[in-house]
Amino acid sequence: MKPLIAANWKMHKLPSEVTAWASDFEAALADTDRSRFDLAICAPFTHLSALAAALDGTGVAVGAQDVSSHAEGAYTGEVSAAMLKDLGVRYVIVGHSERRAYHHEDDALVRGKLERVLESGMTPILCVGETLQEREGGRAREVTLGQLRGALEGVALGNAGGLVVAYEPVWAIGTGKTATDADAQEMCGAIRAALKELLPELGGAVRILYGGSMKGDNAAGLLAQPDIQGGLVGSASLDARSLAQIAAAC
Ligand SMILES: O=C[C@H](O)COP(=O)(O)O
Repeated sequence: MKPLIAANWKMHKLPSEVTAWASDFEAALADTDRSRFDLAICAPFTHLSALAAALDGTGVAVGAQDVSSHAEGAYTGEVSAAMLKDLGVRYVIVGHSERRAYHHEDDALVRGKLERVLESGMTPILCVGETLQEREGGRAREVTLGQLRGALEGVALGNAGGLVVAYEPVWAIGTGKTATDADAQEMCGAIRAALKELLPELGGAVRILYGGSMKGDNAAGLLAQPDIQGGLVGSASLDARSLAQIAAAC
């Protein structure tokens, strides 16, 4: 399975900075065999038009970080899946732990968002993962697989490429504490087994990403694990060279 390296810029950078970042990224990848991996940059809504223009013809996909669970209507401030699709967006992050924690997103809401993304023909990057307290309480699997089931049970998926799952242990996000290769594999292996149950035909072929302080110097070990097919990269993706270094580790 070809790995996917997806950047999540979160609420960083300005729209006017996108074009320079994209040209730095192209330069940083100049000596890398790009056929080994897929790339996506998930940016704030305000950046997406500029990003689509800057990445045009490069093969790097545009991604969004959120979407409305509603298809259309009187929902002030919301952005629909159809609007994103119209801008050329291919991937949409749903259920990121920062949205679950700071915007009270529960499994039902995440599921609604995921369904809207699928209906619009884009690929959701469904984020799941436990907090430190849940891990220390021995509940890492229960919580993570519960989020997976909450979002996916009964969802009809056309093909395996229509879904990406990102395992992001909350305690590793933005903290500099990366899960060990073995811990990350153990959880991604459990996710793989659950995906095969939930999606009998396709679960074996869905890409599972690891996210949480992934950097150039720890990416190779994580990406070598049998159930990890890429990374969802936050802080390190802000720097074009650092993201290129992670991609080169595929
Ligand atoms: O979506 C990305 C993750 O939250 C990881 O962020 P990070 O690489 O800054 O730890």
